[in-house]
Amino acid sequence: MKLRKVMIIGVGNVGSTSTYTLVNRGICEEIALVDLNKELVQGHAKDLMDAASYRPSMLKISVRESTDCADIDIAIITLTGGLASKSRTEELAGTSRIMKTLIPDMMKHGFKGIFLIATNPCDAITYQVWKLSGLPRHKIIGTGVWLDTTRLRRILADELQIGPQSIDAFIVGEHGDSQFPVWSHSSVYGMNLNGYERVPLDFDALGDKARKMGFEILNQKGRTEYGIASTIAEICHNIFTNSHRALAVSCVLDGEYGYKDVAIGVPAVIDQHGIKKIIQLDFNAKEKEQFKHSVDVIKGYIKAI
Ligand SMILES: NC(=O)C1=CN([C@@H]2O[C@H](COP(=O)(O)OP(=O)(O)OC[C@H]3O[C@@H](n4cnc5c(N)ncnc54)[C@H](O)[C@@H]3O)[C@@H](O)[C@H]2O)C=CC1
Ligand SMILES: CC(=O)C(=O)O
Repeated sequence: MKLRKVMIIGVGNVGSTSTYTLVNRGICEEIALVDLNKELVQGHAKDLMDAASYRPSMLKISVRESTDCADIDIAIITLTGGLASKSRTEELAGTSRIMKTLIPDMMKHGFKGIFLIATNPCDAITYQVWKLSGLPRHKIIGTGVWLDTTRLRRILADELQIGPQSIDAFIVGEHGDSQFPVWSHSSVYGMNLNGYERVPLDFDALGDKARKMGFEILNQKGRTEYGIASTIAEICHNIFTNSHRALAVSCVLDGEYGYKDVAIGVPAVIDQHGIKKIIQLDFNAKEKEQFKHSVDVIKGYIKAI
Protein backbone atom coordinates (compact mmCIF):
# COMPACT_ATOMS: atom_id res chain seq x y z
CA MET A 1 0.00 0.00 0.00
CA LYS A 2 1.27 3.48 -0.87
CA LEU A 3 2.17 5.69 2.09
CA ARG A 4 0.45 9.11 2.16
CA LYS A 5 2.92 12.00 2.21
CA VAL A 6 2.29 15.67 2.94
CA MET A 7 4.78 18.55 2.71
CA ILE A 8 4.35 21.70 4.81
CA ILE A 9 6.16 24.67 3.27
CA GLY A 10 6.61 27.36 5.95
CA VAL A 11 6.64 25.95 9.47
CA GLY A 12 5.67 29.10 11.39
CA ASN A 13 2.48 29.36 13.44
CA VAL A 14 0.14 28.00 10.77
CA GLY A 15 2.56 25.37 9.41
CA SER A 16 3.53 23.95 12.81
CA THR A 17 -0.04 23.92 14.17
CA SER A 18 -1.25 22.29 10.94
CA THR A 19 1.41 19.60 11.30
CA TYR A 20 0.35 18.97 14.91
CA THR A 21 -3.27 18.68 13.78
CA LEU A 22 -2.36 16.27 10.96
CA VAL A 23 -0.35 14.17 13.45
CA ASN A 24 -3.21 13.96 15.93
CA ARG A 25 -5.81 13.15 13.30
CA GLY A 26 -3.60 10.40 11.84
CA ILE A 27 -4.20 11.67 8.32
CA CYS A 28 -0.94 10.55 6.65
CA GLU A 29 2.19 8.49 7.16
CA GLU A 30 4.85 11.16 6.47
CA ILE A 31 4.94 14.93 6.97
CA ALA A 32 7.94 16.65 5.36
CA LEU A 33 8.72 20.06 6.89
CA VAL A 34 10.32 22.88 4.88
CA ASP A 35 11.40 26.28 6.20
CA LEU A 36 14.13 28.82 5.56
CA ASN A 37 14.73 28.97 9.32
CA LYS A 38 16.76 25.77 9.77
CA GLU A 39 16.93 25.89 13.58
CA LEU A 40 13.16 26.40 13.85
CA VAL A 41 12.30 23.57 11.47
CA GLN A 42 14.67 21.11 13.17
CA GLY A 43 13.22 22.03 16.56
CA HIS A 44 9.63 21.62 15.36
CA ALA A 45 10.47 18.27 13.73
CA LYS A 46 11.88 16.85 17.00
CA ASP A 47 8.99 18.20 19.09
CA LEU A 48 6.42 16.87 16.62
CA MET A 49 8.14 13.46 16.51
CA ASP A 50 7.66 13.33 20.28
CA ALA A 51 3.94 13.99 19.71
CA ALA A 52 3.79 11.42 16.87
CA SER A 53 5.21 8.76 19.20
CA TYR A 54 1.84 8.68 20.98
CA ARG A 55 0.07 7.65 17.75
CA PRO A 56 -0.78 3.98 17.34
CA SER A 57 0.84 3.82 13.86
CA MET A 58 4.25 4.79 12.42
CA LEU A 59 4.37 8.44 11.40
CA LYS A 60 7.53 10.02 10.03
CA ILE A 61 8.30 13.73 10.42
CA SER A 62 11.16 14.64 8.06
CA VAL A 63 12.99 17.89 7.31
CA ARG A 64 13.46 18.46 3.60
CA GLU A 65 14.16 21.06 0.93
CA SER A 66 11.04 22.01 -1.06
CA THR A 67 12.68 20.55 -4.19
CA ASP A 68 12.71 17.07 -2.58
CA CYS A 69 9.07 16.75 -3.53
CA ALA A 70 8.68 14.13 -6.29
CA ASP A 71 6.99 11.64 -3.89
CA ILE A 72 4.71 14.16 -2.13
CA ASP A 73 0.90 13.80 -2.47
CA ILE A 74 -0.15 17.17 -1.03
CA ALA A 75 2.15 20.21 -0.75
CA ILE A 76 0.69 22.72 1.69
CA ILE A 77 1.80 26.34 1.32
CA THR A 78 1.84 28.10 4.71
CA LEU A 79 4.81 30.44 4.32
CA THR A 80 4.71 34.20 4.18
CA GLY A 81 7.08 36.91 3.04
CA GLY A 82 5.82 39.05 5.97
CA LEU A 83 2.66 38.69 8.03
CA ALA A 84 -0.27 41.11 7.54
CA SER A 85 -1.53 43.26 10.39
CA LYS A 86 -4.59 44.99 8.88
CA SER A 87 -5.31 43.50 5.44
CA ARG A 88 -4.37 40.14 3.91
CA THR A 89 -3.26 41.95 0.74
CA GLU A 90 -0.31 43.48 2.65
CA GLU A 91 1.36 40.09 2.05
CA LEU A 92 0.86 40.03 -1.71
CA ALA A 93 4.12 41.61 -2.93
CA GLY A 94 6.51 39.72 -0.61
CA THR A 95 4.84 36.34 -0.90
CA SER A 96 4.20 36.39 -4.64
CA ARG A 97 7.92 37.10 -5.11
CA ILE A 98 8.79 33.91 -3.17
CA MET A 99 6.30 31.86 -5.22
CA LYS A 100 8.01 32.86 -8.47
CA THR A 101 11.02 30.71 -7.62
CA LEU A 102 9.52 28.17 -5.20
CA ILE A 103 6.84 26.73 -7.51
CA PRO A 104 8.87 26.43 -10.76
CA ASP A 105 11.74 24.83 -8.76
CA MET A 106 9.36 22.23 -7.32
CA MET A 107 7.94 21.49 -10.76
CA LYS A 108 11.46 21.07 -12.21
CA HIS A 109 12.09 18.50 -9.49
CA GLY A 110 9.09 16.38 -10.43
CA PHE A 111 6.23 17.51 -8.17
CA LYS A 112 3.10 15.64 -9.32
CA GLY A 113 0.78 16.08 -6.35
CA ILE A 114 -1.88 18.54 -5.23
CA PHE A 115 -1.07 22.06 -4.01
CA LEU A 116 -3.14 23.25 -1.03
CA ILE A 117 -2.66 26.97 -0.37
CA ALA A 118 -3.43 28.73 2.94
CA THR A 119 -1.03 31.66 2.47
CA ASN A 120 -2.71 35.07 2.10
CA PRO A 121 -4.07 36.69 0.10
CA CYS A 122 -5.28 33.15 -0.45
CA ASP A 123 -7.23 33.42 -3.73
CA ALA A 124 -4.59 35.46 -5.60
CA ILE A 125 -1.77 33.17 -4.41
CA THR A 126 -3.84 30.10 -5.35
CA TYR A 127 -4.21 31.49 -8.88
CA GLN A 128 -0.49 32.32 -9.04
CA VAL A 129 0.46 28.77 -7.95
CA TRP A 130 -1.77 27.38 -10.70
CA LYS A 131 -0.16 29.61 -13.34
CA LEU A 132 3.42 28.93 -12.21
CA SER A 133 2.95 25.16 -11.79
CA GLY A 134 1.36 24.45 -15.16
CA LEU A 135 -0.67 21.73 -13.37
CA PRO A 136 -4.29 21.06 -14.33
CA ARG A 137 -6.56 23.29 -12.27
CA HIS A 138 -8.17 20.43 -10.35
CA LYS A 139 -4.83 19.93 -8.55
CA ILE A 140 -4.82 23.44 -7.08
CA ILE A 141 -6.95 24.14 -3.98
CA GLY A 142 -6.97 27.24 -1.81
CA THR A 143 -8.39 26.92 1.71
CA GLY A 144 -10.33 30.07 0.74
CA VAL A 145 -13.69 30.57 2.42
CA TRP A 146 -13.97 27.13 4.04
CA LEU A 147 -12.66 28.60 7.32
CA ASP A 148 -15.07 31.56 6.96
CA THR A 149 -17.90 29.09 6.28
CA THR A 150 -17.02 27.14 9.42
CA ARG A 151 -17.01 30.40 11.38
CA LEU A 152 -20.44 31.34 9.97
CA ARG A 153 -21.89 27.94 10.90
CA ARG A 154 -20.52 28.28 14.44
CA ILE A 155 -22.04 31.77 14.79
CA LEU A 156 -25.40 30.52 13.48
CA ALA A 157 -25.20 27.46 15.72
CA ASP A 158 -24.90 29.77 18.75
CA GLU A 159 -27.86 31.81 17.55
CA LEU A 160 -30.11 28.85 16.74
CA GLN A 161 -28.88 26.46 19.46
CA ILE A 162 -28.30 23.60 17.04
CA GLY A 163 -25.01 21.87 16.11
CA PRO A 164 -23.02 23.60 13.32
CA GLN A 165 -22.89 20.34 11.31
CA SER A 166 -26.69 20.52 10.95
CA ILE A 167 -26.60 23.98 9.37
CA ASP A 168 -26.32 24.18 5.62
CA ALA A 169 -25.01 27.73 5.22
CA PHE A 170 -21.86 28.84 3.47
CA ILE A 171 -19.77 31.73 2.28
CA VAL A 172 -18.44 32.24 -1.25
CA GLY A 173 -16.05 34.70 -2.88
CA GLU A 174 -12.76 36.10 -1.63
CA HIS A 175 -11.12 34.96 1.61
CA GLY A 176 -11.25 38.64 2.47
CA ASP A 177 -13.54 41.63 2.72
CA SER A 178 -15.63 40.96 -0.43
CA GLN A 179 -16.80 37.49 0.69
CA PHE A 180 -20.53 36.98 1.34
CA PRO A 181 -22.89 34.32 2.74
CA VAL A 182 -25.25 32.74 0.22
CA TRP A 183 -28.41 33.22 2.25
CA SER A 184 -30.65 32.22 -0.69
CA HIS A 185 -29.33 28.63 -0.35
CA SER A 186 -28.99 28.43 3.46
CA SER A 187 -31.18 26.22 5.60
CA VAL A 188 -31.56 23.75 8.46
CA TYR A 189 -32.68 20.53 6.78
CA GLY A 190 -34.23 22.49 3.95
CA MET A 191 -36.03 24.82 6.36
CA ASN A 192 -35.41 28.54 5.88
CA LEU A 193 -33.16 29.82 8.72
CA ASN A 194 -35.77 32.30 9.93
CA GLY A 195 -38.33 29.49 10.04
CA TYR A 196 -36.27 27.25 12.34
CA GLU A 197 -36.63 29.17 15.61
CA ARG A 198 -39.27 31.54 14.25
CA VAL A 199 -37.09 34.51 15.26
CA PRO A 200 -35.94 36.95 12.59
CA LEU A 201 -32.15 36.77 12.16
CA ASP A 202 -30.03 39.83 11.39
CA PHE A 203 -28.39 38.31 8.32
CA ASP A 204 -26.13 41.31 7.58
CA ALA A 205 -24.77 41.33 11.14
CA LEU A 206 -24.16 37.56 11.10
CA GLY A 207 -22.28 37.74 7.78
CA ASP A 208 -20.22 40.70 9.07
CA LYS A 209 -19.28 38.81 12.22
CA ALA A 210 -17.96 35.85 10.20
CA ARG A 211 -16.12 38.12 7.75
CA LYS A 212 -14.38 40.05 10.54
CA MET A 213 -13.56 37.03 12.73
CA GLY A 214 -10.04 36.47 11.28
CA PHE A 215 -8.83 39.97 12.18
CA GLU A 216 -10.73 39.96 15.49
CA ILE A 217 -8.63 36.92 16.49
CA LEU A 218 -5.47 38.42 14.96
CA ASN A 219 -5.92 41.64 16.96
CA GLN A 220 -6.42 39.70 20.18
CA LYS A 221 -3.60 37.15 19.94
CA GLY A 222 -1.37 38.39 17.09
CA ARG A 223 -2.01 35.41 14.82
CA THR A 224 -4.63 32.83 13.87
CA GLU A 225 -3.62 29.19 13.68
CA TYR A 226 -5.98 26.58 15.18
CA GLY A 227 -8.90 27.31 12.86
CA ILE A 228 -6.81 27.26 9.70
CA ALA A 229 -4.89 24.16 10.91
CA SER A 230 -8.18 22.27 11.29
CA THR A 231 -9.31 23.56 7.89
CA ILE A 232 -6.12 22.24 6.29
CA ALA A 233 -6.45 18.88 8.05
CA GLU A 234 -10.11 18.61 7.00
CA ILE A 235 -9.30 19.26 3.33
CA CYS A 236 -6.42 16.72 3.40
CA HIS A 237 -8.75 14.17 5.03
CA ASN A 238 -11.34 14.68 2.28
CA ILE A 239 -8.67 14.23 -0.42
CA PHE A 240 -7.09 11.10 1.10
CA THR A 241 -10.47 9.46 1.78
CA ASN A 242 -11.79 10.33 -1.70
CA SER A 243 -14.82 11.65 0.21
CA HIS A 244 -16.67 13.43 -2.62
CA ARG A 245 -17.80 15.91 0.03
CA ALA A 246 -18.54 19.46 -1.18
CA LEU A 247 -16.52 22.20 0.55
CA ALA A 248 -16.40 25.91 -0.27
CA VAL A 249 -12.73 26.29 -1.29
CA SER A 250 -10.75 28.49 -3.66
CA CYS A 251 -10.84 27.00 -7.17
CA VAL A 252 -9.53 28.25 -10.51
CA LEU A 253 -12.59 29.06 -12.63
CA ASP A 254 -12.72 28.27 -16.34
CA GLY A 255 -16.13 29.57 -17.35
CA GLU A 256 -18.05 28.56 -14.21
CA TYR A 257 -20.32 31.39 -13.05
CA GLY A 258 -19.32 33.15 -16.29
CA TYR A 259 -15.72 33.87 -15.18
CA LYS A 260 -12.23 32.62 -15.95
CA ASP A 261 -8.63 33.56 -15.07
CA VAL A 262 -9.41 33.87 -11.38
CA ALA A 263 -9.35 31.65 -8.27
CA ILE A 264 -12.25 32.23 -5.88
CA GLY A 265 -14.19 30.44 -3.15
CA VAL A 266 -17.04 28.32 -4.50
CA PRO A 267 -18.52 25.00 -3.40
CA ALA A 268 -16.62 22.10 -4.96
CA VAL A 269 -16.68 18.32 -4.71
CA ILE A 270 -13.34 17.00 -3.37
CA ASP A 271 -11.94 13.63 -4.38
CA GLN A 272 -8.55 11.89 -4.33
CA HIS A 273 -7.38 13.93 -7.35
CA GLY A 274 -8.38 17.33 -5.92
CA ILE A 275 -11.35 19.30 -7.25
CA LYS A 276 -13.73 16.87 -8.99
CA LYS A 277 -16.47 19.33 -9.80
CA ILE A 278 -17.33 22.95 -9.14
CA ILE A 279 -20.95 23.33 -8.06
CA GLN A 280 -22.64 26.22 -9.85
CA LEU A 281 -25.25 27.84 -7.63
CA ASP A 282 -28.20 29.70 -8.92
CA PHE A 283 -27.43 33.09 -7.31
CA ASN A 284 -30.16 35.70 -6.91
CA ALA A 285 -29.58 39.17 -8.44
CA LYS A 286 -27.91 40.61 -5.31
CA GLU A 287 -25.59 37.60 -4.95
CA LYS A 288 -24.64 37.81 -8.65
CA GLU A 289 -23.58 41.43 -8.04
CA GLN A 290 -21.65 40.49 -4.88
CA PHE A 291 -19.88 37.63 -6.68
CA LYS A 292 -18.91 39.90 -9.57
CA HIS A 293 -17.48 42.41 -7.09
CA SER A 294 -15.44 39.68 -5.40
CA VAL A 295 -14.10 38.44 -8.77
CA ASP A 296 -13.11 42.03 -9.66
CA VAL A 297 -11.31 42.49 -6.32
CA ILE A 298 -9.31 39.25 -6.70
CA LYS A 299 -8.52 40.00 -10.35
CA GLY A 300 -7.14 43.35 -9.18
CA TYR A 301 -4.72 41.53 -6.83
CA ILE A 302 -3.74 39.07 -9.57
CA LYS A 303 -2.95 41.97 -11.88
CA ALA A 304 -0.61 43.41 -9.24
CA ILE A 305 1.48 40.21 -9.02
N1 LIG B 1 -6.11 31.12 4.86
C1 LIG B 1 -6.33 31.40 6.13
O1 LIG B 1 -7.45 31.33 6.61
C2 LIG B 1 -5.18 31.79 7.00
C3 LIG B 1 -4.00 32.14 6.41
N2 LIG B 1 -2.93 32.52 7.16
C4 LIG B 1 -1.74 32.86 6.40
O2 LIG B 1 -0.76 31.84 6.56
C5 LIG B 1 0.53 32.39 6.31
C6 LIG B 1 1.49 32.01 7.41
O3 LIG B 1 1.13 32.63 8.63
P1 LIG B 1 1.98 32.35 9.98
O4 LIG B 1 2.28 30.91 10.08
O5 LIG B 1 1.27 33.01 11.10
O6 LIG B 1 3.32 33.13 9.65
P2 LIG B 1 4.75 32.91 10.32
O7 LIG B 1 5.53 34.16 10.08
O8 LIG B 1 4.60 32.40 11.72
O9 LIG B 1 5.39 31.70 9.49
C7 LIG B 1 5.84 31.82 8.18
C8 LIG B 1 7.01 30.87 8.02
O10 LIG B 1 7.35 30.86 6.61
C9 LIG B 1 8.75 30.70 6.54
N3 LIG B 1 9.21 31.08 5.21
C10 LIG B 1 9.29 32.33 4.66
N4 LIG B 1 9.75 32.25 3.40
C11 LIG B 1 9.96 30.94 3.15
C12 LIG B 1 10.46 30.21 2.01
N5 LIG B 1 10.81 30.84 0.89
N6 LIG B 1 10.54 28.87 2.10
C13 LIG B 1 10.20 28.22 3.24
N7 LIG B 1 9.74 28.86 4.35
C14 LIG B 1 9.63 30.19 4.29
C15 LIG B 1 9.28 31.59 7.68
O11 LIG B 1 10.60 31.25 8.03
C16 LIG B 1 8.27 31.28 8.78
O12 LIG B 1 8.69 30.23 9.61
C17 LIG B 1 0.28 33.90 6.15
O13 LIG B 1 0.16 34.19 4.79
C18 LIG B 1 -1.04 34.11 6.85
O14 LIG B 1 -1.72 35.27 6.43
C19 LIG B 1 -2.97 32.56 8.51
C20 LIG B 1 -4.11 32.19 9.16
C21 LIG B 1 -5.33 31.82 8.47
C1 LIG C 1 -5.64 35.32 9.03
C2 LIG C 1 -6.75 34.76 8.26
O1 LIG C 1 -6.76 34.80 7.03
C3 LIG C 1 -7.88 34.19 8.95
O2 LIG C 1 -7.76 33.71 10.08
O3 LIG C 1 -9.00 34.23 8.39
